[in-house]
Amino acid sequence: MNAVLRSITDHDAAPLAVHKLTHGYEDGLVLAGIDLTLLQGSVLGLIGRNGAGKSTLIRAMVGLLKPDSGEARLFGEPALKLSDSVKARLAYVPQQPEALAWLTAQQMFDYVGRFYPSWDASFAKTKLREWGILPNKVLGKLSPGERQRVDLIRALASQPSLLILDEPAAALDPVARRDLLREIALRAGEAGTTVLFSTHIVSDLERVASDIAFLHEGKLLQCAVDETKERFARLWLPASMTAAAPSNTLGKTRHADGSLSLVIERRADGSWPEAARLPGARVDALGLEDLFVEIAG
Ligand SMILES: Nc1ncnc2c1ncn2[C@@H]1O[C@H](COP(=O)(O)OP(=O)(O)OP(=O)(O)O)[C@@H](O)[C@H]1O
Repeated sequence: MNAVLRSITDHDAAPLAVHKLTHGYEDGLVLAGIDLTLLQGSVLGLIGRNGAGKSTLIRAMVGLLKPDSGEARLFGEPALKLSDSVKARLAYVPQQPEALAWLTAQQMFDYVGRFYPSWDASFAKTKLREWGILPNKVLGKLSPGERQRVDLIRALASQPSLLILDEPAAALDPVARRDLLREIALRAGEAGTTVLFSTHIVSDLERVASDIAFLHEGKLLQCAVDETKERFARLWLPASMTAAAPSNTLGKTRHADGSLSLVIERRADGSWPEAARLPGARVDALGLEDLFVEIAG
């Protein structure tokens, strides 16, 4: 996995830079030294199985969780000590928003809008209507999905430079989801907004993300979406050849007949590892979803 981890360079003012971030709970380590840099205008889709640590990583990125070691920096500032000007450039939507539950959506927008210099009140109003939220209903009485929609609208209306969304798709029906993805692509393309969103829906990544990050067993594998199909493949080796399988590979599966499937990565010169040329070996293309299943399955 090391070979595909993008090395951290000194992007001090990158919208988001995470360096050797480690965190655990009483049941063990969840993040084991995560490195990640997001450049302006990139859209990164973060995927990982339930409990892989996506929300933990995101909370550390936005300064809501103090990691055991390492740090996240936003626009060059430590996530745990953001200035008001950087806070105004950041929008974060948690999986289960709870703040300001006693206000209505409209009251919440009127209140928070004052903190954002580029607040787009007409966008907020239009989206509330399009996404079927009553502006005068108290937030605490909305369903979890409706509540997250309000927060997504709040985040988009603030016209952030960095937008971080924790599983936004969970709250949206397919029409609203497509609408959100369109907004994300538009803002990244036209306004240079940098976006990070976690999801379980691989097709959403394929639609808008420029980069993908797999979180698995505390480590992050980050790569460009359009590179992945070229860069990775599934190698199948017959039982008689498995002894020659490369040891340092992603996602290895032993089949009942003794044959072996494993994910291989192209070497620096573009060729597949030697094992791909063993007698009886077969190399199959891998889509993003297959790659995720092979690595995390
Ligand atoms: N406050 C906490 N105290 C103890 N353990 C926690 C806490 N928060 C998360 N965990 C554990 O850390 C692990 C990672 O949780 P996290 O919510 O970050 O995963 P996730 O990838 O976002 O999961 P999901 O896809 O299900 O939302 C899980 O095993 C979870 O039980």
